[in-house]
Amino acid sequence: MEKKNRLILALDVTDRENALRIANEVSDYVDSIKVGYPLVLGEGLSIVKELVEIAPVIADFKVADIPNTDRLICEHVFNAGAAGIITHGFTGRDSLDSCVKVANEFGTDVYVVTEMSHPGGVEFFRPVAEDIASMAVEAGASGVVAPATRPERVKDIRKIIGEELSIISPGVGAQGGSAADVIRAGADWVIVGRSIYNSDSPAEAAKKICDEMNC
Ligand SMILES: O=C1C[C@H](C(=O)O)N([C@@H]2O[C@H](COP(=O)(O)O)[C@@H](O)[C@H]2O)C(=O)N1
Repeated sequence: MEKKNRLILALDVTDRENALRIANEVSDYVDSIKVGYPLVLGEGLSIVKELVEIAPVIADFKVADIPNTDRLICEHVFNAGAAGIITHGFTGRDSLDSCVKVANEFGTDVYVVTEMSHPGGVEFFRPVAEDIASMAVEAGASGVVAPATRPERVKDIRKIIGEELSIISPGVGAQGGSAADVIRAGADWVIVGRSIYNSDSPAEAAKKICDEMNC
């Protein structure tokens, strides 16, 4: 993913019309659009093809199954035109390898969740986040997901992965995280949803976040 604005829009609206309107409004300010179950369960994977015309798409399906099932999911997602996919890491190395193998065939990216940004993200992820980050490096993933709500954890994860992998960081705005703080802590991109798509002016909201990061 080309690093220009360092902003990824989390497009968690549930209808195609709203999704395309917002994506077009913010297209000058985002490097990528992240779509997940809220939009795709409602509109189907075809929405990915439409959004790819506006910006590269990351499919956030938190893939977390056995290797064969993960392979099938990744093949669907990359055939639909996504440039990246978000997977969990707690399912182990063989499942992650399965995702990375498909991504390498398509020339696309795999981002691995290390520790989630919401309060419950520390209950079970905290003790294993560093091990998952190390596994992401060993497996040849493109990057990891680390919490903007805990910039100190982004620093910890950056120490593990070095400069080899990217860090994409959700939790800015609605969850209380600061875009400037987490970029300073070592994240490459911030992932922002509600603060942008719930705004009266998504473009102004996206620009404001970019300005905070001195894009
Ligand atoms: O730890 C994680 C993993 C996950 C992700 O990015 O993989 N996300 C996603 O990032 C976005 C934040 O949205 P908003 O809070 O700006 O509206 C949503 O799409 C979440 O599903 C997190 O929020 N935290």
